[in-house]
Amino acid sequence: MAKHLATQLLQQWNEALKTMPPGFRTAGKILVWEELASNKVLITIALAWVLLFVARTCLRNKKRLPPAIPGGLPVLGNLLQLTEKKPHRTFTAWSKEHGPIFTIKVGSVPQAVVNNSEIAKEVLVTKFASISKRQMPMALRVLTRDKTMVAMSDYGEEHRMLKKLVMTNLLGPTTQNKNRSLRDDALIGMIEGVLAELKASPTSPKVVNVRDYVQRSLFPFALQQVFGYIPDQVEVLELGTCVSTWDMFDALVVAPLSAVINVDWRDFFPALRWIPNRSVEDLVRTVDFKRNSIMKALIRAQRMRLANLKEPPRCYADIALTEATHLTEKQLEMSLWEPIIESADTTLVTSEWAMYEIAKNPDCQDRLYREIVSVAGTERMVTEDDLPNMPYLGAIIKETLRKYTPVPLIPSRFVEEDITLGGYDIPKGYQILVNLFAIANDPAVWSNPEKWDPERMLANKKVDMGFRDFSLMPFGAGKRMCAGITQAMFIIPMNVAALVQHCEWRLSPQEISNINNKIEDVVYLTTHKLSPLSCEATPRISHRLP
Ligand code: HEM
Repeated sequence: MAKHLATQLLQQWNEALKTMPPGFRTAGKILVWEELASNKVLITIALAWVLLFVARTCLRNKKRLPPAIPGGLPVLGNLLQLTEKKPHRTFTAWSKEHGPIFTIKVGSVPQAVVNNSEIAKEVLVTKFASISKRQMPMALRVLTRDKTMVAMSDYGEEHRMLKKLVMTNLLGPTTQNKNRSLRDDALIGMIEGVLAELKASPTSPKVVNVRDYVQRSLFPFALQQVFGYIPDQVEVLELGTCVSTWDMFDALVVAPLSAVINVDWRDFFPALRWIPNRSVEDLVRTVDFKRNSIMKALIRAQRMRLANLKEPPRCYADIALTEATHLTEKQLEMSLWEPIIESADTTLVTSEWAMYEIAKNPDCQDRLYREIVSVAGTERMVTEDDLPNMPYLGAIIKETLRKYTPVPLIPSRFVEEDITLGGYDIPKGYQILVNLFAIANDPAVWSNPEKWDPERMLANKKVDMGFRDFSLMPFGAGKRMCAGITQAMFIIPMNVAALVQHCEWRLSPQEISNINNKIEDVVYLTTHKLSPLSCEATPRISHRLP
């Protein structure tokens, strides 16, 4: 019996040998020669098993993997080639030489990086089912409280439940329409602030910090659409102190965004996760604790408000507290926090980049101003109803989303079963990174991609940002496409339209010297401008605010 098994194994081995290179074939024959099988059967079985394993590995290695980026080191892989802070740019440069999909090894973690729209469509849409889970670094795992967030969860029951809650009660079109007055108030507040600063200034034009005004309007709006009011302070028992609105901004938005990029070397060597690395982990956990403590305090305050409420509950937090009683406290805290950070960051980043380009390109600004006056006149403030009649504004926003791709890399997904992408084999266990920045700057699709040129969007009507056309997908695509797209596409163009309607903007001398020094962007998870946008603003004839 054992001899029969050994002979069978030898046959399999000989078959496998035929597929190997000649040098390997000879070595294999020397190692397993048939005499051994007849005389020392057991040794031969063991040996044959080992050899069969080697043969299988060889066959597996014959898979057609995407090109690997050269220059990797034995243990570190390509890690040392990724030290710069903008990996999406490094990947884009590599894709020019190695093609639209390539592999890298980050420590011991194999990754495939996708840089064009056809293969990205496979990842996000057609082969989504096999790549629907996420593997995350330590900082992201802690700050998402083990993926308890719509945007960072694995596709499954919890994701569907949390997404339904936020879509039905906050981000879907019905609630977004209902919340229009909140957006209007935030916009008017921003313009009033800018005009007041200009009025108070004896000199004209005056240098204005544009980021500051957009931020001051967006964060209170984000709080209000979740809690129904703007808390000017909240008592946080866990921290033993009261926290003001702008301390909340730091703890709920700024600190998590900067903590998330903390690198823990164990992320690159998962097998060594048992080795303690307290310094980075402690820092991230401190940010997490403060964020969670403030969310708990806001929820406690909301429960008290609800108990005294005479009218039916109206805002997202009220609905979550009264109707979504199946949520755990962790899910509740994260569900209320998630839209706050999402509203306060990506829309800010995009509005700021759009204003930067507008201030840098006076001809575009004049054309936009003429469009605004043609739809809204000079007697009333531009409104969301005007948006469909302002195609040039739409082109400016699309072009800004293209050139500055606010989320340049989709957080990595995990391949659960062997698949093919772009005609290459991708084995189970690989992580997939979709480089949205490379797609938006692909010279095969976008001529002269470095140039910010709204004209190209006017000429190209089919760009719908990932719904049916995948040439530009700043919001992702498929089942995990951005849930906040409706809100973002109200807020960003309205910020830009209102600012241009009320003032003429030029880059300040400081900003111009920044361009000359090429100090343009830095990335957390989103593409921020390195320094806040500073512009010279001159008020136009005064428009009546509603
Ligand atoms: C310019 C603005 C924005 C951009 C460029 C953007 C981009 C993205 C991207 C690339 C994704 C990931 C898609 C994926 O994983 O495949 C995403 C997901 C998501 N975004 Fe946005 N986003 C923006 C604004 C917003 C806003 C304002 C909100 C909410 C207030 C929001 C909520 C979400 C949520 C909940 C998801 C997860 C969807 C899911 O996994 O099912 N986003 N966004």
